[in-house]
Amino acid sequence: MPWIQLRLAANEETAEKYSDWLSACGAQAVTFIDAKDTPIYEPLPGDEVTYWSNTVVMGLYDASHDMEKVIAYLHSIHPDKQDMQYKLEQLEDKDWEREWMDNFHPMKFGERLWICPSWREVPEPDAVNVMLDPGLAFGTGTHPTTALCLTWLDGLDLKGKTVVDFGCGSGILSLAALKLGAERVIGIDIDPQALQASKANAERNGVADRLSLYLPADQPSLKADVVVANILAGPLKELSSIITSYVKSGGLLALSGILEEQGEALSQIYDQFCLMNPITVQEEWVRLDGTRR
Ligand SMILES: C[S@@+](CC[C@H](N)C(=O)[O-])C[C@H]1O[C@@H](n2cnc3c(N)ncnc32)[C@H](O)[C@@H]1O
Repeated sequence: MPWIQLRLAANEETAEKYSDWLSACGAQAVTFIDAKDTPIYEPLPGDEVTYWSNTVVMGLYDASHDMEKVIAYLHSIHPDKQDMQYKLEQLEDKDWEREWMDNFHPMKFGERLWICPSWREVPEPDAVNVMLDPGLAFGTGTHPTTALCLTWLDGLDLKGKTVVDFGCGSGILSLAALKLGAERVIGIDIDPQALQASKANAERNGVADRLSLYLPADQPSLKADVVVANILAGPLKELSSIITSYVKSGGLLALSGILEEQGEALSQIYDQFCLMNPITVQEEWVRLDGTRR
């Protein structure tokens, strides 16, 4: 399959932030190069990385990805709006996925939950293990936005609960909820590839009979005990009344995909619908959560 690579000029201060932006816009992999073209592959969580003063952050997208939307979003948040230096290039197929797979290891979230690449050994067989192959969808657990939601889900008692996963991507949050005891999960995504990946992962984990998947146009009306939405701040703002309409009175809501500087304003919007808790921060990202009024 051909790929599109987006190269974005950065420096040691901005490299990590831009990498987060490219991941949040659906990059399958993000790498960094210096002027001498020496790559650093996406670091594992906790790894220290030193960036060069002239860094290029490169996001790899599949050829069908809507790059106009990505560029428009980057323009809207880039500090040098008029002078954002980027380049798009078409790449021939290479073993990109192999490189990415080598960097994906089992990760623990909260007290009980492990996300394990489906091709690796499970470190704790008695823990709550989600076996995952994200395929072309977003959601491995390596990104702070996903990690914030996984930790939140791990802290809930989900036994017998109905959960909505808005923007389900690889299905990672849906599967975590089901493995943590939820009775039923409804996953919604605008990207058909995400629904395919979620279905395949649900089958891999033996929970496909408890996961229903929908495109937004087909989404059912229902009231859930728990709703989690890891999409970007823009859609979370636009969709606030739709997303909160899924949460039953007294039910719980978590929102992610939000940069730290966007957290307070978005929390105020959701405060109309929910009693919001203090904001939780991880790296430059935040999670908002609360209880439906
Ligand atoms: C950041 S990923 C999150 C994936 C996964 N839930 C996770 O936590 O890693 C956001 C997902 O939301 C989907 N998405 C974006 N806008 C959406 C919308 N308006 N309605 C439903 N899904 C949306 C994207 O296609 C993408 O799969």
